[in-house]
Amino acid sequence: LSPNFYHNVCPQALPAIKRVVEAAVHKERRMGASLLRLHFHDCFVNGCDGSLLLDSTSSFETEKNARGNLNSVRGFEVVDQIKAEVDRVCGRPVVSCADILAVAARDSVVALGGPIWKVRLGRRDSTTASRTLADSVLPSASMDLPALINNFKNQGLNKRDLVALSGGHTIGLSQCLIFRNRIYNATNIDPAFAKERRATCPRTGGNTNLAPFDPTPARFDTAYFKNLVKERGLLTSDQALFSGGSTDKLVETYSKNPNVFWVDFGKSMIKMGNIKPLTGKQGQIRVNCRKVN
Ligand code: HEM
Ligand SMILES: [Ca+2]
Repeated sequence: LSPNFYHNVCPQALPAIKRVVEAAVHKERRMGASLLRLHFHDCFVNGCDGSLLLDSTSSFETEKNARGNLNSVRGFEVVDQIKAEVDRVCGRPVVSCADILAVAARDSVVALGGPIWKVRLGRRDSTTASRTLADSVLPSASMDLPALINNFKNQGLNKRDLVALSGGHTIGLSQCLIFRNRIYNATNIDPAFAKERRATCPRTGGNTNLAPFDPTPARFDTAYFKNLVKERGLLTSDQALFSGGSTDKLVETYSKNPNVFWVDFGKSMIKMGNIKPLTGKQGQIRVNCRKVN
């Protein structure tokens, strides 16, 4: 992978992606969060190969139906828009859907005030997808610290990557059914925060009611980490990063030093973006991100 991969074949590609992302984020700030998450959920399932974007066929079931994705991941229409615009400016399909996700994730973070990094490019698109693999490798909100560390380790990512990348939760929202157990049963939670969240997430019903991960869900900042230090993490997996374990110190460091978080987040995004890419003659450049050519 290389940052200049499309310089000669289509120099207009990256500016085109940025334009569509900016328009989408301007229209709905949450879309920036949703696009960041798509790249993550693509990369963790057999590498960053656009597998997440494929719809079901007779030979495989879509990853969109996996436990961590169903009724949860969003933004596929924006990816289609980006793809159409990029193919229009390039004159033909030369940019992979996997690369579109990587660049859209970066541009989303930048659009919400976060750090910028040089995205490595040249990923190609898969010709298959796996709902069952997605079920088994995507981390879940109920994981404790050892489980999270192990989950990231299986992707070649270390503890520092885990904490930095979890900082992605500085933007976006989660549904009541995901954080209900924590706000009613956890002991490592600020009681005032639990009470606040219970108001939008009753014991029964309201499953799809939304709450922000931190008080500034449309700004990429360090509020997520400041919140963890105050036991105001929304998910069990968020608070696990600051709950008396080996990552407490790093959470505190990020909470006080935006620049350290900025630099680490960019580095870890590049590392995550390098997971098992298809390159050279492997895979294909899809004409439609939802379908194999
Ligand atoms: C560490 C393990 C992680 C777990 C257990 C986890 C889990 C979740 C869950 C359960 C949601 C809310 C889903 C819903 O309510 O429908 C979510 C949302 C989100 N996640 Fe993660 N996540 C993790 C890591 C990451 C990483 C590494 C990133 C990106 C770098 C990320 C970015 C996001 C974003 C931006 C949202 C909000 C999406 C939106 O509002 O549309 N997450 N995550
Ligand atoms: Ca994938």
